Amino acid sequence: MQRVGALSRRILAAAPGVLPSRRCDRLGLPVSTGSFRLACVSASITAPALSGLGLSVSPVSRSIHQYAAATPRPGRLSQGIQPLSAPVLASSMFQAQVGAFGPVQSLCGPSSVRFKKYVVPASKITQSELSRLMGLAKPEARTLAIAVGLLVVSSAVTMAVPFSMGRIIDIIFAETQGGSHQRLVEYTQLLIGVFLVGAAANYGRIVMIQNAGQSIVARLRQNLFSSIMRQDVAFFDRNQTGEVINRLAADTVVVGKAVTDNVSDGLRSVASAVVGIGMMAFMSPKLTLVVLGIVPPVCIVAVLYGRYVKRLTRQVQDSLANATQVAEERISNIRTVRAFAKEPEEVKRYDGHVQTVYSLGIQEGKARGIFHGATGLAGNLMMVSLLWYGGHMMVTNEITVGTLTSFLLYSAYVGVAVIGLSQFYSELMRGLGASERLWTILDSKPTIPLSEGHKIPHDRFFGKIDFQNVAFAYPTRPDAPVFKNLSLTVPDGKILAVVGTSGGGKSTVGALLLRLYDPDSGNILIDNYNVRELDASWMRQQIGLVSQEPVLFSGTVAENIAYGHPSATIEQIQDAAVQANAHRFITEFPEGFNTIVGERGQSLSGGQRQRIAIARALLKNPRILILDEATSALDAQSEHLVQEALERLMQGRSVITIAHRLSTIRNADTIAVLGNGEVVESGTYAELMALPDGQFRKLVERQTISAN
Ligand SMILES: Nc1ncnc2c1ncn2[C@@H]1O[C@H](COP(=O)(O)OP(=O)(O)OP(=O)(O)O)[C@@H](O)[C@H]1O
Repeated sequence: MQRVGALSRRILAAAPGVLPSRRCDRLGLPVSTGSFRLACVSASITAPALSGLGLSVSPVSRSIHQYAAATPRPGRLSQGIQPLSAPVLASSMFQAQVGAFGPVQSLCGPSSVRFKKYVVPASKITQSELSRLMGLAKPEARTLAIAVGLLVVSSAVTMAVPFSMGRIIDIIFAETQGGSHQRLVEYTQLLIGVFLVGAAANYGRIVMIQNAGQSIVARLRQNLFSSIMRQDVAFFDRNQTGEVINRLAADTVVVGKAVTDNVSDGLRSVASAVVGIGMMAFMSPKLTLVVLGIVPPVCIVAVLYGRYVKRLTRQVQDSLANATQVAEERISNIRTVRAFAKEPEEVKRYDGHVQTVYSLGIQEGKARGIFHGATGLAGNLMMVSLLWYGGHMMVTNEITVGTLTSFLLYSAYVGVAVIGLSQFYSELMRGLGASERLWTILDSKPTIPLSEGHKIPHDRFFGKIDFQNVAFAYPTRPDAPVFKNLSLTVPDGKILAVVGTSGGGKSTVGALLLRLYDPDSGNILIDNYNVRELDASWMRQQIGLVSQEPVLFSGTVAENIAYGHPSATIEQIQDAAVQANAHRFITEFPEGFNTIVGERGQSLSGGQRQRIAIARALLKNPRILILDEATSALDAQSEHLVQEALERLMQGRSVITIAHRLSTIRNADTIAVLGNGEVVESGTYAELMALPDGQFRKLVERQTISAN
């Protein structure tokens, strides 16, 4: 269904330059381009309708403060939100960006979203953005200062060339009139010496700039990856992996170049233009005026071209991110693609994204063609004008042939410098476009800090768990509460089994306990401490997780077992493997514990992966254990081995086990049945089975019937 409310139309129309023309035509809106952010509260517009327009919507948060913290430019946002009442905005804040220019995020909002006027233009460059971008070069100030010094030397040599050529021509001309040959020899030798100095300076400049650039890119990547690693899990729900990887791989390079190579080339161009025009004015003010008649229009074209390139870069980066996302997901899941025989469709899907990048490349090519064609023509017209007017001045003896030659060369140098300046501008815009994305991630402050708060001393830590009246909805689906009023207790050292229908929130219990998300209301306590008060990293170290599809990382079996305890000895690793019923199959591999498990452990069977995950959890020796349907995907033999290992693992720990196979939870101390966002029944297996109309009993009966 596509429904665009009248007010929404006005919002879109009110944001000047919002949509690409094709989409504007479909809505009957003014045609222009640009980008915007909006957060609206009244007229209704459906998410599919936005999607149809090429807009992507993601709920950023349910409070202004969270939203303002999440935005890369809080100042700009807070100016914009002042006219609206806080409670109204707090109820539905959304960041929307036009697909063509903003980051294309997956459409993950509720199907119908309430909107009212709220528009913040987002495409102007501010002083702070520029200084922040340039600030990246600060730690390299020394290297860059040396590079600038060398640049001055090499530019001085370059700019001496036209003048020297003019002088040599005049010396040759004088020699033809009977002058000395010796002067020509001396002058030429001097020039060769100067050129050698220039070449050495150029070499040094390039090496220094390259060093500084690489340092900046490396630092940026480290900071960015560290920031990505610290983000809330909700961040990864909102942002696609391919998009984030693209920021890390491509945007960092664009930004690094913008503040090093580009600044160096820009300075060189400025120096050439200023010195060139100065020399021309010194040699002939009249001829200089001819040149100055051409340069300003070229500069205007260059600025327009630069702006266009900035917009195009953002589009290209977005499309590339989409293509990367598709490729990454398909390549890493090639087995599923193959099993469904979907290769041709996937190739077509990827082609679609590549086609968009291609079309943008073609657009850029056209713009570049026009730009270079126009500037080339301007340059040639300037030469012809100089020859015509300069020739006239030579005939009237106002200037010598050497001066005219120098002049022509200087004007060519100035032309090249002006084009260089335009490239500097467009590269700067490119860098600003890419840096915007990086700031978005770098400024995004996680709401759940990794390591702040209390650590319960080891001798007073027992692992009792309490969920008290917990209400929770995933941040990307704020209108679909998973829990409305969930209360659970796991006394220390006891086993709680959580059961319920599919999608009832069983795994979410584990996610909340691990504090991957915070509840919207209610409390989760460990040993009577609210988890919000505890150091999250410390707390997670006390919790072991064995999930339905255990994730292994590429590396050896031993490295994977030791993931939660990197300092473990090989004996400890082997012992954990023995207890996890994994030792036998591991030692049967020719490489034993040094066997490479392949990407995500794909060279192992499901049961083997499970047992390595159990060994990993055993080695971590956590006080609390979450078993998320750990045996559901296994055959009888594997299940037996895994179940045996799990029982060993559970001993003496507080356990929340989430089981599909209800027969596997007979030994649980308590079973909690989830339904409608709360616990609808709880008791032992026998107690629950004794309830004649009980939910649990029905679940067990249904499972028994389907098993038969
Ligand atoms: N990251 C997420 N973002 C948004 N919604 C989510 C997310 N993870 C789960 N959900 C939704 O939350 C609800 C509860 O999911 P959960 O995985 O906890 O259910 P479950 O009881 O474990 O289901 P199953 O037995 O099928 O594994 C489901 O409706 C699911 O679609």
